[in-house]
Amino acid sequence: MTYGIEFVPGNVNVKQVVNYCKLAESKDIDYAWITNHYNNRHCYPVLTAVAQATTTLKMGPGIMNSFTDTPAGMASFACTLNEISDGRAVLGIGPGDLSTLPKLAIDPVKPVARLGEAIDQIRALCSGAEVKKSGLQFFDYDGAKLTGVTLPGKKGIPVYVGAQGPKVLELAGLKGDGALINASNPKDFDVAIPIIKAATEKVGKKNFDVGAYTALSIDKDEKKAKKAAKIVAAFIAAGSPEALLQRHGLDLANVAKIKDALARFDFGAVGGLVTDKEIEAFTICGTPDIIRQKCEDLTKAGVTQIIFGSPLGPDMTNSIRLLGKIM
Ligand SMILES: C[C@H](OP(=O)(O)OC[C@@H](O)[C@@H](O)[C@@H](O)Cn1c2nc(=O)[nH]c(=O)c-2cc2ccc(O)cc21)C(=O)N[C@@H](CCC(=O)N[C@@H](CCC(=O)O)C(=O)O)C(=O)O
Repeated sequence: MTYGIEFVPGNVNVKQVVNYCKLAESKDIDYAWITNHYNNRHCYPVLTAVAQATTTLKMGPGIMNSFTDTPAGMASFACTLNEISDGRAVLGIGPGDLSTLPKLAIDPVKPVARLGEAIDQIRALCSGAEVKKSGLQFFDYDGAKLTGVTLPGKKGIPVYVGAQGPKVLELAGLKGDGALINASNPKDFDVAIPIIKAATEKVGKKNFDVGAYTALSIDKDEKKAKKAAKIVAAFIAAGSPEALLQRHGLDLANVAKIKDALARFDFGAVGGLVTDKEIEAFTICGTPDIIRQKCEDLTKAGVTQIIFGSPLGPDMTNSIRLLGKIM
C-alpha cells in the first residue's frame, strides 16, 4: 500500500502546504496531491515550492483538466516539475469540475472524449515526440514538440485519472497509470474496480494504481473527528447522484435538507442534519484505531494508494502526526 495526502491551496497558503508536505514526507507518506480549482491558489507554483522543499515525496496536481489547460501546457508543466523535483512528478488529470467550469464561460462539452485526447497528447509530448496534425476532435496539433526541458526517462511521467463515473473509470483503465477516485467507502470501490480491471485487461496493462481519494478526519477524540468531518460529508452528499446515495442507504429527504441548508450557507443547520451515515458513506473518520481499520477495509477492496484528503481532522499538523503512527 502507498499513501498520499491532498491539500487544497485555498484554505491553506503555500507556506503551510510546504510545511505540511515536509511533515508528511518525514512520516513516510509517498505522494502529495494538490487540488486545482480556478478560485484557489494555482497548483503549479504550489507544487514547485513543494518540490524544492522535499527530497523523496512524489507530487502532482490532483487534478488538472483539459478545459482550463491545454495538453501542451500540462505536458510542459509536468516535465518542468519533473526536472525541478529530480524525477518525482506525477500528473493527475480529470474531466474538470463541471459545476464550476461554466463560471469561466467554458461549456464542458464531451468531457470524456476530450480527456482521452488530452492524455494521448500529453504522453506523446512528454516522450519527446513531435505531435503532428492527427485530425483529432479537440487538440489537433501540427508539429508541437517540447524542447528546452529535460524530458522524463523511458517510463515518462505517471498519469493518474481523476474518475468517478463509469466512462471515466474505463478511460482511466485504458489510458492511465492510476486513478484518483473521490471515494472513501469500500462499497464504491466494489463498483469502480471491476470497471477499471476490465479496461486494463483490454489493453494488457499489468500495473495500475487504484487511488482512494478519501475525505479524512482523524483525532484521538472520535467526537472531535466527526465534528470536523461533517461539512465535507455534507458537500459530498449534496453533490452526489441519487444512485450513489441509495448505494449507501442514505435518507434522500435528509440529504435534500442538507443540500438546502448548504445553499443557504446555514452551516449550523448542516451540522445538525449530517448523521453518522453520511460520515460513514463519504469519509474515513475517527480515532487512529478506527482509521487503521478503514485503511485495511479499503486495502481488502483492492485500493493500492490511500490518499488522505481534506479536512484531515480538527488540527492538520496533529492529523499528519497521527497518520504517521498508523501507516
Ligand atoms: C464527466 C463526468 O465524469 P466523472 O468522473 O463523474 O467526473 C466527476 C469528477 O471526477 C470531476 O468533476 C473531477 O474533475 C473532480 N475532481 C476535481 N475537479 C477539479 O476541478 N479540481 C480538482 O482538483 C479535482 C480533484 C479531484 C480528485 C479526485 C477525483 O476523483 C475528482 C476530482 C461524468 O459525468 N462522467 C460520466 C460520463 C458522462 C458522459 O457521458 N459525458 C459526455 C459524453 C461522453 C464523452 O465525453 O465523450 C457528455 O456529457 O456528452 C461517466 O463517466 O460515465
